[in-house]
This record gives sequence, structure tokens and C-alpha cells, in this order.
Amino acid sequence: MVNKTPQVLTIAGMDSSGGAGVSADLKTFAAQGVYGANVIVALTAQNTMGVQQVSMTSPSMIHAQLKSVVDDLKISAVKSGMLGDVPTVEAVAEFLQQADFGDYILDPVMVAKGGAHLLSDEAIVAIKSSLIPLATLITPNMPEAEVLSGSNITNHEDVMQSASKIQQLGVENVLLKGGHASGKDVYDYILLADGSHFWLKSSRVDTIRTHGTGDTISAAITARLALGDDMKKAIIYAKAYVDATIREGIDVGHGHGPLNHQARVADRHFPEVLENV
Ligand SMILES: Nc1ncnc2c1ncn2[C@@H]1O[C@H](COP(=O)(O)OP(=O)(O)OP(=O)(O)O)[C@@H](O)[C@H]1O
Ligand SMILES: Cc1ncc(COP(=O)(O)O)c(N)n1
Repeated sequence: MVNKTPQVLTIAGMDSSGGAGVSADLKTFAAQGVYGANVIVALTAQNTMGVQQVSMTSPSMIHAQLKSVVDDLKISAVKSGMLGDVPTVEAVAEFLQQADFGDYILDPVMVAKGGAHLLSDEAIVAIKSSLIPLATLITPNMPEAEVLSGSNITNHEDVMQSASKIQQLGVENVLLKGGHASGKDVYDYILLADGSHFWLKSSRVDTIRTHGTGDTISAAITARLALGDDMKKAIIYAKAYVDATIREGIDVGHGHGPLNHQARVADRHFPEVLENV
């Protein structure tokens, strides 16, 4: 019997050490039970200690990959990760405007955990004007949210205001990730299309093995939406999954190690859902 597995797509960069980018996305898709296709916009020579070299894919090759996928597969949700430069953002935006890939999850990857810049300043402007208005959900971490909203974040009130400013750029839903803050708990903030909002609270794992957490949560949300979850349920489940992958860590590399994508989600991994913090 042929199984009707949902098909999803990631448009992102390759990380040679397998922890972030397309590799993290495909492992996450497999763990959620969806079929993952991939359009590679950049190759990175990278490991858990940093990014050593980047080589961008030509816009025509990006277009060709997207066309090959759309001509054959039935994609029901798509995410983008590292996009790198203006020609890449423009090639992706042009295609997403025409193709029906379902929900679009935009992870505005700017800087790798090791500090390498993965997006040019001009490309940030292009993302704001061309991609944000196409997205169902954007998933900035705190430094990315500060750049996109043009405001500093020092407390929970700032997080809420920053998310609201980002939503006003034209995206329906905003997940502002709290991994970069300090404290014994992590707070992610979600502002939904209907104006409702909530926080997800979980205890912070004391580890530097967090390479690819942002890719993993956005890929898990993409998968859960393709499986039929509504946005709130998809985000809560994806948060539980990324939490499990950090908590049940593996010993790989000498720096910001990758996650354990084979970790199983159990009830104890679900975050607290709070209206106010
Ligand atoms: N030490 C930690 N313990 C528990 N949860 C964490 C930790 N660090 C990050 N997270 C969770 O991981 C998810 C990703 O958050 P984060 O802010 O790290 O994103 P990111 O910076 O985009 O990740 P990356 O750049 O590594 O891809 C969020 O749900 C966040 O709460
Ligand atoms: C190809 C690629 N995509 C995304 C990231 C961000 O992940 P992180 O911030 O954990 O380094 C990365 N390092 N490399």
C-alpha cells in the first residue's frame, strides 16, 4: 500500500558537519514522519567550531532546483533558512510568488552560533521587502528580531513590541525565540495572525551543544503544519521536539555540537504555555 506522506521543502545552505542548515532540516522532517526535499542555495565548509568557507549557488541553479521540485513533487509546506545574499533572496522570492508550496516558514538566519555572518546587510533589506510579505510565519532569534524591528530587546515587554513591529512588516505569525537570553528558563514568544499571543516556557539546558536549534524548530513547525496541525499546536509540538533534541544531547565535535535529532518527544518535554510572564 502506498502511504500518503506529506511532502515538504527546505531552501537553505549545507553545513558539512551535518548539524545545521539542510542537514538539520532533513533529519527533523524524517523524525516527524514527512518527506523532505531540499533546494541548496549555498555550500558551507563548516564544523562545530565555525564556518571556514562559503560558496553560493548561482540564481539560475536555484531556479532550476525549485522548478525541478515544483514540476514533480506536491509540496504542502516550505521553509527557508540561510539565504546569504541579495541574488539568492530575489531568486527565491520570485519563485515563491508563483509556486503553490502551501505554508511558508521564514527562518531569517543571519549569524551562525560561532559568529560567522551568513547574510549580507543588503540581503536583510531584500528579505524585509520581498520575503516577509510572503511568509505564514517568521522565526527570528533575539538578535535577528532586533535587526528586523530596529529596536533593542532587554526585557519581556521589548520582546512583545519587537514581535509586533515585525508582524507589521507583513507576516501573519511571529515566533520570537528566546535561546539567546540568559536565566534558568527559556521563553519563546508567539504572536499569531489574529492578534492572540502566548509564551512557551521551558527550563534552559546548560550546554553549548545548540548548533542548529533554530533550523530544527522551524523545520519541525513546517512538518507539523504539513501534517495538519494548526499554527499554535505546530509551534508547541516543535518546541517540545527541539527541547528533546537538546536535552538528550550527543557528543559530536569540539565546539557548538549538534542536536540529537533521534530524540523522542515525551510528555515531560512539553513547554508551559503562558498568557503572561
Ligand atoms: N540552552 C537551551 N535550553 C533549552 N532550550 C533552548 C536552549 N537554547 C535554545 N533553546 C530553544 O531552541 C529554540 C531555538 O532558539 P534559539 O534562540 O537558539 O534560535 P537560533 O539562535 O535561531 O538557533 P540557531 O542559530 O542555533 O539555529 C528555541 O525554542 C529555544 O527556546
Ligand atoms: C548552512 C547553515 N544554515 C544555518 C546555520 C545557523 O545555525 P547555527 O546558528 O546553529 O550555527 C548554519 N550555521 N549553517
